[in-house]
Amino acid sequence: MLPPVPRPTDYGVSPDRGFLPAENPTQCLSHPVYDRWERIMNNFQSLLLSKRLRTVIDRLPIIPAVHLETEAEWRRAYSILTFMAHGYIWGGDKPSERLPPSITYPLLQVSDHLELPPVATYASVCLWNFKPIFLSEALDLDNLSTLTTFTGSLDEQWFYLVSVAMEAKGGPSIPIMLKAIQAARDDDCATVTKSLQSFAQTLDELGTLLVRMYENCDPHVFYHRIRPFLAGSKNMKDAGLPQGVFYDDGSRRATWRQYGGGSNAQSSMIQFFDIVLGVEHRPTGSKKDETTSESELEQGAAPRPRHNFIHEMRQYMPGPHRRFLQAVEGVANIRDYVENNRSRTELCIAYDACLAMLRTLRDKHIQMVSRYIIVKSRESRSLSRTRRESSSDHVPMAKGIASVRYDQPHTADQPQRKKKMRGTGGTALIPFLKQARDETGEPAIDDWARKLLTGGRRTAADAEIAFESRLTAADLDADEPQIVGLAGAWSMEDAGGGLCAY
Ligand code: HEM
Ligand SMILES: N[C@@H](CC(=O)c1ccccc1NC=O)C(=O)O
Repeated sequence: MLPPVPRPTDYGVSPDRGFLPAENPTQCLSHPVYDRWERIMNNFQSLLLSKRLRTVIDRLPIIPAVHLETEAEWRRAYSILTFMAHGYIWGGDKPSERLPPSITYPLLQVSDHLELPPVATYASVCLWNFKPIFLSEALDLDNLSTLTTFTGSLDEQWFYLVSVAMEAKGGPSIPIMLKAIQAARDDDCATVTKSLQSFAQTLDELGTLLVRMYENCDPHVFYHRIRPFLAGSKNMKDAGLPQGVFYDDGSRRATWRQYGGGSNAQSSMIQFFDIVLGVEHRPTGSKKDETTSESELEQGAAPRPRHNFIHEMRQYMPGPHRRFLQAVEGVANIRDYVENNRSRTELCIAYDACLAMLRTLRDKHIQMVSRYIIVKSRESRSLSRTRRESSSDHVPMAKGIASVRYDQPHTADQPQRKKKMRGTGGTALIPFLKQARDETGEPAIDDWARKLLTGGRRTAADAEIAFESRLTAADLDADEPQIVGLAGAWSMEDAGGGLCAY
């Protein structure tokens, strides 16, 4: 007996809006005890800018979650508490290593309820943080606004809203592809083909939406003003959180914790696309068909479980969404169906078109990461080098959040540790993203298409990154570049030694 094809509504997934809530996020918690939180949120950016947020939160009493009435309220509580937590941690001259009970206590309660980690996630800043401008109109990018931002900037709003609009646009492809799974079971080739054609079209439109990021989110504002607030507490030693954050809930169970920061890798939609098409992602650095390395086998070592970042990100998705992906994984059959029907040309072309569109989406994304992170990080590094060279004294840390340099191994007032270069700028991110991109093309049916889609071809993104990350003589002498993603939970060992930094 085959397991039933999952019903999205059983997992809090909307047939129209996908992983966005079926009802718009609530904009205010109804019970008067939460007025204090809401007042902080009403003044959030000015409290942060004037560096008063910590004092206000330190004076805040513990307000437990018992008065939250609806699921929408639990979601709002989670969203605002994670904004407050990150504002508290990153909104001072130095990051705070302790989160006080007024935040920790209710945050642990709501995180437990929603089966999410107590940290800012894609759910808290994107999925549950939007409102339509006109209620009667669709959730298009031009009809969306955010509920909360750290900076009050259009750039930050836009950064979140592009993702929201993408979720809304991609939502309807969920029931379409679930129907295709049923159709494949019934050997209804026409329906599978039609569904794949519609899905390819949607993936193409998602690519168009993704590049609208450039319209209103400036890379400088993103890198220096927005991104620092989204950082987590894992691998954050160099930013001033060597042990992570102490979640002080006022009890004896208070502990140090480490979590990855917010990332779109936490989007269930993109993972759904991979699953339904049969795209598989391996741990960064491992090749196709590779199980255990030869040298390991020679030494008789037991296979070492390797870190798979994309899978790990499921722990940062709301519980029901995580379970939905698991259920879809149990029934995904499209790849097998197409492989078993290679003579049906239209079906194969439609399937390969989906892979090509998803690959193109990832290619556009890599180009974006280059412009928003790699280039900006290089600029900062060469600036701090110039400053060091022009001064024999220590360079004081600049005041404010922009100086939180969590992608750099040294602060200006620390002594220089020279380490061997591990790769060009961006080695941590780019091999990971390129591998995910190339894996997207691997299932292609047509031999020629597979060659084209699995990395044999140099794309615009490849050329841009090669150009941006070329080494200069100064780089060889400089700090080791450690450009990592916010959610980046890599270590050299996890990465298989050498491919990935950090
Ligand atoms: C300025 C905009 C963006 C930047 C700088 C950026 C940066 C990154 C980085 C650094 C990663 C590596 C994982 C990590 O976070 O540690 C990542 C992963 C990812 N990002 Fe983005 N991202 C941006 C926007 C988006 C948007 C709008 C999407 C929507 C589709 C997206 C989708 C993904 C996905 C799916 C991954 C996981 C890797 C994969 O599946 O290929 N990103 N992003
Ligand atoms: N991974 C990105 C952050 C990122 O993409 C992100 C973080 C929180 C919420 C949404 C995100 N992506 C949005 O469009 C970074 O490392 O800067």
